[in-house]
Amino acid sequence: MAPPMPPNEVIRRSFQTWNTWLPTIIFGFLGALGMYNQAWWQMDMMSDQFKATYYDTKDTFDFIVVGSGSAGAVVANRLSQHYNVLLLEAGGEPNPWFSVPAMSFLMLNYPSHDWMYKTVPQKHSCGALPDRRSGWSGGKCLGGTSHINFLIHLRGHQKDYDYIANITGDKEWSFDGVLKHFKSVEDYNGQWDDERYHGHGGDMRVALPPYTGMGEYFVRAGFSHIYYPIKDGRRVSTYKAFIEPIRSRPTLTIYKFSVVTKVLMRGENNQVFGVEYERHGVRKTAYANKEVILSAGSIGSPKILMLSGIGPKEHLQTVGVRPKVDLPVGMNLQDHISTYLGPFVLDEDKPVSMLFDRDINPSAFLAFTRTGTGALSSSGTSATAFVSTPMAKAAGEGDWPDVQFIFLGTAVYSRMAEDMAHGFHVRQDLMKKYFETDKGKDSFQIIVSLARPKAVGHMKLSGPRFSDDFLIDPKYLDNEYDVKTLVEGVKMAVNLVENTTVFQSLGARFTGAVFPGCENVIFRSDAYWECFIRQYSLTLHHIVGPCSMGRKGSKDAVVDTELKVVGTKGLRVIDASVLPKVPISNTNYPAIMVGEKGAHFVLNTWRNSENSQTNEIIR
Ligand SMILES: Cc1cc2nc3c(=O)[nH]c(=O)nc-3n(C[C@H](O)[C@H](O)[C@H](O)COP(=O)(O)OP(=O)(O)OC[C@H]3O[C@@H](n4cnc5c(N)ncnc54)[C@H](O)[C@@H]3O)c2cc1C
Repeated sequence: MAPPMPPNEVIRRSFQTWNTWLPTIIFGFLGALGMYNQAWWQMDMMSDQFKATYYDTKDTFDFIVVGSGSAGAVVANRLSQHYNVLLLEAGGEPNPWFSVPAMSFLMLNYPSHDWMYKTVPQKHSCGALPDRRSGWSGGKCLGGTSHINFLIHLRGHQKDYDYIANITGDKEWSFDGVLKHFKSVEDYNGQWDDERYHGHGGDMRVALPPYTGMGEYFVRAGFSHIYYPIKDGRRVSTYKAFIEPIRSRPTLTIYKFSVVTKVLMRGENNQVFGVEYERHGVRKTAYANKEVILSAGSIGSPKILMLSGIGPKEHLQTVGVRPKVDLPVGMNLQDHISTYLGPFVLDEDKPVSMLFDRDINPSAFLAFTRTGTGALSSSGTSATAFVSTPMAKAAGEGDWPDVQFIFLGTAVYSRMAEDMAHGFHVRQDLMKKYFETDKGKDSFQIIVSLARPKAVGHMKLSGPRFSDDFLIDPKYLDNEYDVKTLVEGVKMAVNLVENTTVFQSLGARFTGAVFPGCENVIFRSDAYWECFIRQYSLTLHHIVGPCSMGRKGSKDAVVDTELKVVGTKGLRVIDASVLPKVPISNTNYPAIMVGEKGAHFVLNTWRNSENSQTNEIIR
């Protein structure tokens, strides 16, 4: 019989194997995330119930802001510098796990903090998604979607805003007009530190994440690092930047778990004087002396408007809502549909990608908790590029990119299929099949996004109650132009990897696995890429347009260029839903800009109103 091992040897050996057993514990913990989130949310809700019953009795304010997301948090901050503001938010406190950038993707689709909308089945896309329905996440907490997104900080192209200025006939929305509001929220710390384009001293710190992983290779191939709203390796959501620092401001009142169901109007001119909302099952009313501002996002704001009788007249009548103002609410819906191209597999001796099983280890946890560095400080998105496909060039718009690449330096780890299925609402069986051959290999993916889609969808009510389904149809890939553009984008991405020295030095090659459902077309032919994007179609969650701004008198305008709802008084929409055209990039920073610019319009209105003090609305 072997002699017993001395205790110090037992300890030494167990530490030697920590990289095996600790990841198991970590992944076990991640598996329990649902339970953790539920418990966190229950505690927050119970304490808020008490507060709602015994403390929150005030019901009249100067302004009511509905929604504390990317735009709403900025609006509440700016208005409460001068006025009494009530901020109504449907969700609760922001879940602390989201401040760890690497957790973003794993935390999606839990009802405690995500609205978890689904589109209607898509005819020409989303083939690999259950029932062909795209899953639309949306933050439901203080900070809204800025608290759950992937932290990419971009604002789009100059032409995006010049185009909006052109269709709205208001130069305020040109690039020069919006630049000042992009800059005033920003505290930029980075390489492109040019005062003409970036702000300093704003509330939102923007920097390169401490961990950029494979980003270095993408940058050497000629592309750009992605900056994040981040501080000490932690997410800077709009809650962190704009609400937390002023939470005790006496002029700011926040009611959490308050779901606004309609705005209240009266009189010939549809004067808005308050909102109806539900808090912990109790129906309540709040009143605004000056204005109600909807910042409930691209799904919440149009839904509230329609339930209040502001929307397409015939549609509202069909679902049993009495129409009050006939406007094209819900109609100009746009989004970026994309595909996750890859995996691009690397040579075995090139362990440069981020493989969760190997790299999210105790050292990564230590680095993050001690210094805010390491792999946990990245959401996985590390570099980006905007390209013009031959389609844009043929249309004479080669100087306005029509495709965005987002480089994900994350490899196919052991639970990737399960996590993709959970986070992005993709069929788990298909994901498992597709990733099987490349599981555990160093690799990366490129998100190829249709930056200037032609598709225009719509949103409709299915009934007169807030709880009735909201029918969302983005019409992804319903037109050939979009399909051809995305196929060209995919081919450019593959070409880039396979013909660039830096990627070839890693041996990078497109996977040999065939995407399930595309077995009957020639691998890597145009027909294959078309099949790939129609199967593996994933939203980038960049929803804009259902409350589009437009020219005075335009039949397409829901709000004017000061974001006032047409045909009403005392009501504005200030969030991403007012953008009549999706910018080519990600939409968090544009939504924040809309918040800053919208607040500026509101303040100007009341500053310029000579009788602002005596002008209060009598109920
Ligand atoms: C998974 C995901 C990843 C993304 N990644 C990126 C990224 O990396 N970079 C980027 O730039 N963009 C990204 N986006 C998009 C970007 O975050 C959004 O476009 C932006 O946050 C929208 O801002 P908003 O103010 O219009 O709406 P939101 O931020 O969604 O705010 C709306 C707020 O209103 C509240 N609300 C809604 N309805 C009601 C109601 N009836 N009553 C009371 N409150 C209500 C919501 O709970 C929420 O807090 C991502 C989005 C998602 C979902």
